[in-house]
Amino acid sequence: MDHFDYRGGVLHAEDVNLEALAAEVGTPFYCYSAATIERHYRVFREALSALDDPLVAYAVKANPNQSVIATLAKLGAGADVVSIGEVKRALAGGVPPERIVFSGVGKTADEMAAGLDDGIYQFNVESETEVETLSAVATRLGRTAAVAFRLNPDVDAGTHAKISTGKAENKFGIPMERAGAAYALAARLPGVEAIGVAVHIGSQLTSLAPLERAFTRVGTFITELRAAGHRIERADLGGGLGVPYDPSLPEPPTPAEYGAMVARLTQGWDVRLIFEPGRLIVGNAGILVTRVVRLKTGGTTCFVIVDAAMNDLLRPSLYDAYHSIQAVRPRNDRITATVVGPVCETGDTFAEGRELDSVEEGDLLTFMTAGAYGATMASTYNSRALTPEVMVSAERWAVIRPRQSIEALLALDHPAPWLNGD
Ligand SMILES: Cc1ncc(COP(=O)(O)O)c(C=O)c1O
Ligand SMILES: N[C@@H](CCCC[NH3+])C(=O)O
Repeated sequence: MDHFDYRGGVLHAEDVNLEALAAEVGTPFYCYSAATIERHYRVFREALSALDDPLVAYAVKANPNQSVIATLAKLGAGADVVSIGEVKRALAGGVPPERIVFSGVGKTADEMAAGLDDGIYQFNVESETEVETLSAVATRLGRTAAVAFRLNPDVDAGTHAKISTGKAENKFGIPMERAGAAYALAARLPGVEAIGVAVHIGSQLTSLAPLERAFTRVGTFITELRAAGHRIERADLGGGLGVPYDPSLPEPPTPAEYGAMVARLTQGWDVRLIFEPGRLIVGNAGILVTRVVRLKTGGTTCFVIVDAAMNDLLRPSLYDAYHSIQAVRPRNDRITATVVGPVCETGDTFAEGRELDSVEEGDLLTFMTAGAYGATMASTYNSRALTPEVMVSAERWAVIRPRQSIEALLALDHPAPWLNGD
């Protein structure tokens, strides 16, 4: 994996020895490689070099740490956001408002007002009722919102059902058959200008075919919209390109293959293209480092119990997702084991019957490809404090989110006054 390599028998993140890092920050912890994040952004941007001034709006939801956002903002990235919290994070990370795209099915009027006040570039609107609310909010504030309607092209992305977003039964976007009327509605409303189209059919796509189907529908629709007199200047093609998680599976298409497909399909569209990659940029740039608490053997299964759990990395429990598991200092043999966390749920299982480096109590293991949808989906279930995040750059490292203390976790509760006799 990029920038996570063995040197002298020990796994390093760039030039930082992960054994030494674990001794400093404790376990579990997330570790990101700045060089990998930068490389992924550059590779993606380079893959789009045939396009005229595309906007790469990093999907902040994948990893919203401000150091991650700032690393990308310095390279010119924009941000795709889905809440006012993400708008504020993007701004704090140095993304200028004219590079921020606001997506999401449930933006509240308050979020719209805040986004308008911040001067964000575009609202991706997902329903007729949403554009009516946006129109009312923008009119009240004396502003005009640039709108792209998110289309639901009814395409099967061929990904996990919980992360497919472009089928008719998914909550996202406006069905193609109602979309023309939505633009006509927007044209009658004050405070909004529907100047774009948007589509995002799902995440962790491992084939370009569903994207091609969706983009083709978008292209045809742009022609129809223009014939109906609408001025269409932008097309947001979303994110969704998958990354390799399981080495036994074929690799997903490369950014270069994706870029070539986009350039071919969008020829003649005459729009500014926007992209919202998340996982592709940060997925392989992060790992979760954990320590083996104990082994539990003697039954039918060999359990490796680690100090990370489903509250730290939810993907295996939620989507049966595969994360490769590597020892930080591999021993010379292999075992077959089920790797679990300490949380009181059977679903707190990272891998079942997996062949991995043999381990002993106290050894360090890493869950690879954990930079996307890892730390950000963490919770404090079982009163487990939030796991720290560390960023590495060459031989330097920094704790970019400290470990939450148990005191800070407890202080979030405010006891009801009557329990204290008040
Ligand atoms: C609207 C939107 N854009 C972008 C993304 C980022 O997707 P990915 O991380 O798969 O690139 C998502 C998540 O699926 C999304 O819902
Ligand atoms: N959280 C999901 C992806 C959802 C993408 C957001 N629309 C994952 O870990 O794979």
